[in-house]
Amino acid sequence: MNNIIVVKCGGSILAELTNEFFESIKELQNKGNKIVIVHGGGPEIEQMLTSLSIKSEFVNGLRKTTSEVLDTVEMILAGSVNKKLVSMLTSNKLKAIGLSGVDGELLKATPINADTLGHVGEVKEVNTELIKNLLNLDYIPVIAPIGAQESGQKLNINADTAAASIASALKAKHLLFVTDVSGILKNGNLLEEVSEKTVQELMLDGTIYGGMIPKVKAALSAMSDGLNEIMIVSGKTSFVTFEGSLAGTKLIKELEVV
Ligand SMILES: Nc1ncnc2c1ncn2[C@@H]1O[C@H](COP(=O)(O)OP(=O)(O)O)[C@@H](O)[C@H]1O
Ligand SMILES: CC(=O)N[C@@H](CCC(=O)OP(=O)(O)O)C(=O)O
Repeated sequence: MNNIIVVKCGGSILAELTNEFFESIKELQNKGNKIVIVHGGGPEIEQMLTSLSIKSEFVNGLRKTTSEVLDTVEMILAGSVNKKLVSMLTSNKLKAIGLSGVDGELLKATPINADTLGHVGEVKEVNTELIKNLLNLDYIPVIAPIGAQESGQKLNINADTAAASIASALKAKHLLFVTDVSGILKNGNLLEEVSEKTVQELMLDGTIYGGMIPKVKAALSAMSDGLNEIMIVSGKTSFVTFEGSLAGTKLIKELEVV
């Protein structure tokens, strides 16, 4: 299957996804592509932790996850956010089925560093067969980024890195990060193409900061796994243009110097 597009929907945009977003997904399907959605939910997790008076902190852009935090993360991602997104897709006439990485051993993971991060994982294996079977039934799998260790211990996985791992395992044609901005901005202007070297420079000089950092790092890691169509696009507007190309920031390999 070489027509898979993995779409990561950030927590920043989930409540604001527009008709244009769903129309763009339909347009990609009409062109013969199969869609897999991986979602985040950072802001909703934050809200619930606050209302439950559970403290959590970020270490290198990742949420330090105690057992108590993990229960809340799973409740929000696999329970609330996943079902809301499936319901939105369904009411937009898109066939969708919600799963977390725990279902069908979809995402086997290991802890990144149990001492500093607690139950935070990275994906070691993706059940691509299950995803492809769902795609063959014309479902959009909608995946919440919770993984499980061999022992059964669940792990919280950053949604950008989960999407990159899933796209790499599926050898996806495109990996799209749908967020609340039109792409990578510099002084308010959209950068239509950025190379790995430029991304590193933009992180160093502070142009790329906060939530954009895990996104570009995940994008670069997918690029080094061999994916070559990776974009950051907005969920507020149509990301498929009239000409059929995608609007946003495209990450490209270094231009070869001859
Ligand atoms: N150079 C940049 N261009 C655009 N957005 C940036 C940049 N650097 C940091 N950001 C921030 O990254 C945010 C997107 O990341 P985040 O909020 O984590 O989104 P998501 O929930 O979609 O993963 C933007 O809203 C913006 O505040
Ligand atoms: C380990 C880790 O940080 N996990 C994230 C998972 C959700 C996520 O990544 O959501 P966004 O895409 O909305 O940021 C968290 O707990 O917030």
